[in-house]
Amino acid sequence: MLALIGDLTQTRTVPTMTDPPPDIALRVGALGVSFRGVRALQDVSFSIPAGGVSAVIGPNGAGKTTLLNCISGVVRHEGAVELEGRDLSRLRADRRAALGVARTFQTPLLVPDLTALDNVLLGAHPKMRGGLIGSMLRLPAMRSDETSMRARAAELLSRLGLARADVRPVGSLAHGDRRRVEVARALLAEPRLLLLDEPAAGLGADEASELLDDIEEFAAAIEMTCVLVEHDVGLVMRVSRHVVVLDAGRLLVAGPPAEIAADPQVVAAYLGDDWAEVET
Ligand SMILES: Nc1ncnc2c1ncn2[C@@H]1O[C@H](COP(=O)(O)OP(=O)(O)OP(=O)(O)O)[C@@H](O)[C@H]1O
Repeated sequence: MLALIGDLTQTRTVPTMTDPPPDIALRVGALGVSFRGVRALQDVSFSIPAGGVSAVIGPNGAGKTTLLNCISGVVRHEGAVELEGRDLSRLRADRRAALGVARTFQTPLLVPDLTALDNVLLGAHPKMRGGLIGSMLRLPAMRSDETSMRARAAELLSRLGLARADVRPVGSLAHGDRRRVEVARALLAEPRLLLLDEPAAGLGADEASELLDDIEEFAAAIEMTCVLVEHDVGLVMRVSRHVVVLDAGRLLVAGPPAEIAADPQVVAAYLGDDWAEVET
């Protein structure tokens, strides 16, 4: 096991083989990324408790999306990423996906000409026995996997409030529905860790709230941990177990929502005095 810096109490921990299994899903330690000399993340360490929804917040350009990119392996990074005790730091994005990391993007990345169901099925291959190639070759074992995946994809669509048999191309659906399709696709492989980049962006307040409630329910049902980046702080504080605050590429503070909302540094850097007046 890795010795990582930073846990829920912000203290240095060095786990040993005799430690009981921790109630921690994700640890990142000393994470760093530079883009052509610009330091997007610097020495970021924190832990996320297992199960339910946690969130990453911070001002524009704080490094939130870059953090999700590091955890999912989309960008190369310094430092450590550990999922449920397994070191992912040197693994590529596809290996991390196979080990249970799924994510959505700020702008939904869907195939516009395919139906919602077919887009969701694109999320199946980390879970299928023969992988994407086996699926394309339609090997017998893959056909039965595919039938059950198709049924599950349809069920996820209806659970998220979409018509399972909608034959329209996904590109013609409303923005909120496209977001739901992307979430359903990420959920199909039953990830251990689901990373959502601004899942409620562009949705009305009720729609956003409903979507996050659905995600919370799924997280509980399949014992998955969800980490979302979200600008709607009211929503974040309502659904999150744990909140990580970034500012200018560094960790400002991490902790339970009530602590974060009352933290003077967070109020000064991000929430503003109006928030403090409204919430306290
Ligand atoms: N591919 C890239 N190439 C160069 N610079 C990048 C790249 N990706 C991110 N950055 C820079 O890294 C910093 C962090 O960006 P990031 O998108 O992670 O912030 P963010 O907190 O998600 O912002 P927002 O809330 O506006 O989405 C910014 O200065 C950004 O310009």
